[in-house]
Amino acid sequence: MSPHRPPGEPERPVAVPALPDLPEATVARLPEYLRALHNLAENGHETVSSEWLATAAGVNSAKLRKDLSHLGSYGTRGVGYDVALLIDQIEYVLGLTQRRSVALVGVGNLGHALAGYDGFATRGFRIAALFDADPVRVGEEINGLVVRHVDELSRVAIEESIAIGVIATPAAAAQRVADRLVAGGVTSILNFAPCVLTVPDGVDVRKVDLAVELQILSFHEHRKASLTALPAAGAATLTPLPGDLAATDPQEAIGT
Ligand SMILES: NC(=O)c1ccc[n+]([C@@H]2O[C@H](COP(=O)([O-])OP(=O)(O)OC[C@H]3O[C@@H](n4cnc5c(N)ncnc54)[C@H](O)[C@@H]3O)[C@@H](O)[C@H]2O)c1
Repeated sequence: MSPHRPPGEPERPVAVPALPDLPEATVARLPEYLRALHNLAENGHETVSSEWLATAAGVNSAKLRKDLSHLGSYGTRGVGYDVALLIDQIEYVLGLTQRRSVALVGVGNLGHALAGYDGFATRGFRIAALFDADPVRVGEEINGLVVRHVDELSRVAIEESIAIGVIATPAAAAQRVADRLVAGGVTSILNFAPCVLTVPDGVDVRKVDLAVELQILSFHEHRKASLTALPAAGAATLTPLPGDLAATDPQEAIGT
């Protein structure tokens, strides 16, 4: 999927011998490295130091070097990493060398925004089908795709070889939608609905909930305010937490 390989140039051999079993936190950082590397390539850079790449990706350089060592990529002393090669390696490990078809279910406020977003295509994902249960929405055209009735979901998922299902329905409908996706052979689901889904073994679910992110930031705000209010003597005077909640190590609590 790399747009930086000159047209006609054969794909360079990828230096990853077999798919490594990576720590989940490393997997979560690889897309950040990839984004930074694409920016570098677009600006004509052929090599990058671990320090520069780490800063661009927002991590520390020791962590970056450890992450990339899992891919068998160590860079060259005094030169750094080969940008194009590293893009190839990360795209290979993330499975981005093939374009994956996505079905989006629920085209309300959020679904509309997702369906209209062009950024997925440039990162290797094609929204192949849209579904909704509302007869008013069914038949509507968004970005060249006609919204189909959710009753067609399992059949179309098989026909279109849908790899990933995105759920943007109300929570009450999400489990039923997940069941339909699974019946259609979909084994990866991105769930925006605020609920927990039950799926068979072998089906991966990732949940996106901006309210949870805000609640976590709220905790940090609350925590910082409580620490600022402390006299220099420190933790002994912390306001007792409700119930039996023990005060945690402040460094651990603020994730530093
Ligand atoms: N994760 C987040 O950060 C985040 C942010 C915003 C909204 N949400 C959640 O995303 C979901 C959608 O939010 P919204 O504001 O777009 O809601 P919305 O009401 O505007 O849209 C929901 C859509 O789902 C459709 N729908 C309902 N039942 C269905 C079913 N069984 N099959 C297919 N389609 C069905 C509705 O017809 C509607 O078009 C909600 O669960 C909401 O809580 C999550």
